[in-house]
Amino acid sequence: MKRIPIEKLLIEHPQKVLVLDGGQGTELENRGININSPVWSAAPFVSDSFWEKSSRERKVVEEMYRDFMNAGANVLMTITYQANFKSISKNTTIKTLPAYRRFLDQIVCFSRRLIGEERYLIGSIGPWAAHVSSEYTGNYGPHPEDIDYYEFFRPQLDTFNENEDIDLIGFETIPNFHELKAILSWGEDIISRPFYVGLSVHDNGLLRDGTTLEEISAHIKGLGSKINKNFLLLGVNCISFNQSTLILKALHEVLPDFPLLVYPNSGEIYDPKEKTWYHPTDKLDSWDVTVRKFIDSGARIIGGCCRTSPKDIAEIAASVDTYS
Ligand SMILES: C[S+](C)CC[C@H](N)C(=O)O
Ligand SMILES: N[C@@H](CCS)C(=O)O
Ligand SMILES: [Zn+2]
Repeated sequence: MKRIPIEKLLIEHPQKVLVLDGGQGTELENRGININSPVWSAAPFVSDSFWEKSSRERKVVEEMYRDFMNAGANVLMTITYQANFKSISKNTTIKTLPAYRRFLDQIVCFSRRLIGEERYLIGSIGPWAAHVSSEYTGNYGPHPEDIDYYEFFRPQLDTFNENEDIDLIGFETIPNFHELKAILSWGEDIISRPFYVGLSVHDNGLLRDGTTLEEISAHIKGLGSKINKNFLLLGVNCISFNQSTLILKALHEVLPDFPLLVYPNSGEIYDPKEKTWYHPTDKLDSWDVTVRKFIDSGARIIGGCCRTSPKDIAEIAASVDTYS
């Protein structure tokens, strides 16, 4: 059965909770794909050989999506987190805007064909931070207010705006308040498809740049009816698993009526120089307990981020079935 528009589902089925796939980049890495590249998880797609039917890398990506779907994911993401025009044009042979747009459309078309018409497809857009690896510090240099975020996002955003295979645009892992304010200042002429923002939040409950969730909520409330009607969900992603229930609860407390999404990472720490993860920690709670708390805190989409796998998604899906 073909999916109903996500904006409709959120309103007309208030009990429905969707299950998102896991961290695609790190899961590809687990499966032997080299993503140690300035375009990170987009690396396999930039080589022409990926698009040949016999490509080993292509088979790995297809198998990964199948495993996430078999685990119970009904929302999947394009693997385009670090495929912004700046990173792609600087580091690959794709140099022009038309070639870039064809490249992204090819990834979207490939992903949609794999997931079918009944599941939702998110067009993943990583933050400005992605190309300088400051997702977990929010350090945007001395003048984050002067960065031209629109110029940075526009090529990727426009391509997703115009591609009907995309159900929801995801601005992921946003660590800086200036960047968040820029995104939320854009009207329907700039973001013309449903979208969400996933915040990158520190274990102490502050946005990575030190902004409090209260400040974020005050900003959103202050926008009032001027806010883009396509802004459907706010949430947190790539935050540590063990802190995620408290962080989501805090977000729900300051924005009790806003639909939320949450997809924590494993809790490991990312070393951007080595591009490796370290410091694994034990889970203090099971996914089952965690998912129940997420739902109590207003979560409508739940999944995993970096270093989570189809096994995590299967546990999330089973708990979502039980509690929603
Ligand atoms: C979400 S992080 C693990 C993505 C990779 C990072 N932007 C880097 O380039 O190292
Ligand atoms: N959707 C991206 C998020 C990285 S933080 C991925 O899972 O690879
Ligand atoms: Zn992540």
